[in-house]
Amino acid sequence: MKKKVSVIGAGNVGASLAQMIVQSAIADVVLFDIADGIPQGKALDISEACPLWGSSSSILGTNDYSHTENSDVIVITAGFPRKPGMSRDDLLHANAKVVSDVVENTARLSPNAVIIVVTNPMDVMAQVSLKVSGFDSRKVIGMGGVLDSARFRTFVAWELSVSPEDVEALVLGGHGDLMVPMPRFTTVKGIPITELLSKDRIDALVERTRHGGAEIVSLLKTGSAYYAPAAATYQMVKAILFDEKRMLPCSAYLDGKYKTNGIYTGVPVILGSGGGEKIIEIELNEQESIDFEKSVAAVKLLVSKLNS
Ligand SMILES: NC(=O)c1ccc[n+]([C@@H]2O[C@H](COP(=O)([O-])OP(=O)(O)OC[C@H]3O[C@@H](n4cnc5c(N)ncnc54)[C@H](O)[C@@H]3O)[C@@H](O)[C@H]2O)c1
Ligand SMILES: O=C(O)C[C@H](O)C(=O)O
Repeated sequence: MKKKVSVIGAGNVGASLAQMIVQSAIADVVLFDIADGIPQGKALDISEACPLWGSSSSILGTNDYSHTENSDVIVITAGFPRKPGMSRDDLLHANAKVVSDVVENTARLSPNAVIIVVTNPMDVMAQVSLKVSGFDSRKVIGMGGVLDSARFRTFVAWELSVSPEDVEALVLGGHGDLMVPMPRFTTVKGIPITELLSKDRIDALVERTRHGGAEIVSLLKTGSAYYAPAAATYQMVKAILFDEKRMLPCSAYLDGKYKTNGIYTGVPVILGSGGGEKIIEIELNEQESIDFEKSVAAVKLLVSKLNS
C-alpha cells in the first residue's frame, strides 16, 4: 500500500504539490479544500493525466476531512496569499484562523502524521499548528528555507553561468524580509561563493533572495509564487516518506538551540520519517548572529501580536 499525503488547500501551491506527488507516484494524495468542486475538479484532472505519466498513484479531491484519516504527511497550504504591497505578516490574523481550523480537523484523525506548514506567515503558522495539534514538535515543521535557498542557488548560478544543481546554499532565520542568507555556507561544487564573487555582487544576490517572494508577487499581481514553493515542499515530503535523512533548512521549534527558546525559525534540520528528527547547530559569526537574532525577534513579535 502506498503512503498517504493529505494536501490541505487546493489552490496554487496545494494543487501544484499534489500534481508533483502523483506524477512521481511517491504516495496517494487526498486534496482537501473548503471550496466546493475545486479539489474534486483538480483531482479528476490530475487522475486523467496518470495514464500519460505512467503513474499508479491515486488522488481524491474532497471537502470532507474524514477522507484525510491516517495520513502519513499533512501539508497545510490553506489560506490567503499576499497581493502586491502586502507583507507576509499582513496575513497573520486571517491565516491563523484558517490554520487553527485545519489543524483541529486533521490532527485528531492522523495522530501519527508529520505536519508540514506552508501557509504564511509560515513560522508563526507552524507555532499555531504545534499548539493546536498537541504533537511532538519534531512532527510539525515549516517550509521556507528550502525555497529561499533554491532562490539563492538560482541567482548564484545565473551570476556565475553554472548549472544551478552545482550550487548549494543555506538560508536561515524566519521566512520573512529578515531571513538570513549565508554566503559563507553557499558553495559551487564545494567552493564558497566568497572565493568566486565580490562582496558587492554577493550583497546584491542576498538582497534579491530576501525579496524573492515579493519580486514574484509584484509580477503576478494576483497572488504569490507556487511552482518553486511546491517543488520545495515536495522535497520535504519525499524526505519524510522515504526516511531520507536529508539535511534541509526548515522552520523548526527551537528549545535552547541557537540561543533561542520557544519559537519556530529556519535552521538546518535532518528530515526523516520522524519529521524534523534533529536540529543541526552551527557556530554563527558576529554579523550572522546579529542578523539571526533580528529575524527571530521579528517572528517573536508576530507571535505576541497573535496572542495579544
Ligand atoms: N512558506 C512558503 O514558502 C510559501 C510559499 C508560497 C505560498 N505560501 C503561502 O501558502 C498559502 C497558499 O498560497 P496559494 O498561492 O496556494 O493560495 P491560493 O489562494 O491559490 O490557495 C489557497 C487555498 O486555500 C483554500 N482555503 C481557504 N481557507 C481554507 C480553509 N479554512 N480550509 C481549507 N482550505 C481553505 C482556498 O479555498 C484556496 O483554494 C498562502 O498563505 C501563501 O502565502 C507560503
Ligand atoms: O512571498 C510570498 O508571499 C509567498 C512565499 O512566502 C514566497 O516566498 O514566495
